[in-house]
Amino acid sequence: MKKGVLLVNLGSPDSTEVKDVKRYLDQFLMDERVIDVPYLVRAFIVRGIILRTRPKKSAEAYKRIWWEEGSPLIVLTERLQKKVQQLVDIPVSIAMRYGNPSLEAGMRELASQGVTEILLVPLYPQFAMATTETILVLAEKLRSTKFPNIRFTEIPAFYSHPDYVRVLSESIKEALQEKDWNHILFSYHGVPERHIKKSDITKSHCKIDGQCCQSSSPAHQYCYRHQCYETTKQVAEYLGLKEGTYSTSFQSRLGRDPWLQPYTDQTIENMAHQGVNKLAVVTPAFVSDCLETLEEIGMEGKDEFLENGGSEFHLIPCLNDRNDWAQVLSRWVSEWAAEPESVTHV
Ligand SMILES: C=CC1=C(C)c2cc3[nH]c(cc4nc(cc5[nH]c(cc1n2)c(C)c5CCC(=O)O)C(CCC(=O)O)=C4C)c(C)c3C=C
Ligand SMILES: [Fe+2]
Repeated sequence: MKKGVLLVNLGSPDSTEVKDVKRYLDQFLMDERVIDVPYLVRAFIVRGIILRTRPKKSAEAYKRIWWEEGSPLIVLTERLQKKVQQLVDIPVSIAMRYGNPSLEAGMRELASQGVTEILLVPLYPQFAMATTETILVLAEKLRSTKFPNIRFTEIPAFYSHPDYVRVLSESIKEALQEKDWNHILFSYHGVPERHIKKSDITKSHCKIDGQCCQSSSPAHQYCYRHQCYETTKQVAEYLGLKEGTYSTSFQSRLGRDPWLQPYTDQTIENMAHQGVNKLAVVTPAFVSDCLETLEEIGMEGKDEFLENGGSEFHLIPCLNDRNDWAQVLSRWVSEWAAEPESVTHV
């Protein structure tokens, strides 16, 4: 049995052309774990409403952050893969849940090297139905239909793993070393509130009332909100941040339904009004910088903050291809590779 690793990220359009952005958004938003309504309703919302106007707007936003080599998210995932590959003895490939390289292409690349046991690493610290779960479901579907000889082990959400907390905390410390700041905002990608309730395995714990995420529950294994707050808490402890000098918010909402709150855009504006004049923002739901960090926070969020009276705004880079992050991933991989049986570890 030969082992290999598949690092899986969200994905990006093939280019900033409107047609490519439209194709990507269609694949993304037609996923039943992203817009979780019956197919015909989803097709009406996505193809009848969102895709009529959003691709043009999103393409403009992608143009503002695109690199010569391509999408930052994909380029950074490739760079991370190269570093991890140098540190481990088994093949490491990457794949994207939407767009290219596809999950199928990533699995095929490993299979062509004789790999029959794959460690799936969804590059999301916190579990969500719209991210980790959709990767696992598609990977299993591909396995059963196209790669019947392959076995999977999945790396669990690592939102509170001491190695992850350490590298994230060190990255924040480093980014703010020479900077003046008086508040750190931990901004996580949002999800609709109903996603949290759907993922509640106890069917009764999640009330999204400010209390449930703090009390202990088996529901937390799949609770994105709990896991986000836990990441903030552990990083704050590691860095010795004082109460009141940091907070948590949720960005990038889509549509009219309630999403996790407080919303990042409103929080940034309020902070500027309330006299937080030097704001640092870290985005721990993303391990690679992307549209949502570089454009939504680094450009739109920054403008909003400065226009409303803030004086300094610092966007803390994601872990990207930091050496310490590549080392942590390679250690998790090596520990798994040394196991005789496929065992879920981290
Ligand atoms: C933690 C990671 C993410 C969660 C959770 C998530 C949920 C989620 N996203 C949308 C809709 C959009 N997201 C878009 C971009 C985008 N989302 C993530 C990550 C998570 N999404 C990333 C990394 C990116 C950037 C990709 C890149 O190429 O850089 C977009 C597209 C951009 C845009 O038009 O604004 C949409 C749309 C929903 C509906 C959702 C949960 C239900
Ligand atoms: Fe998203």
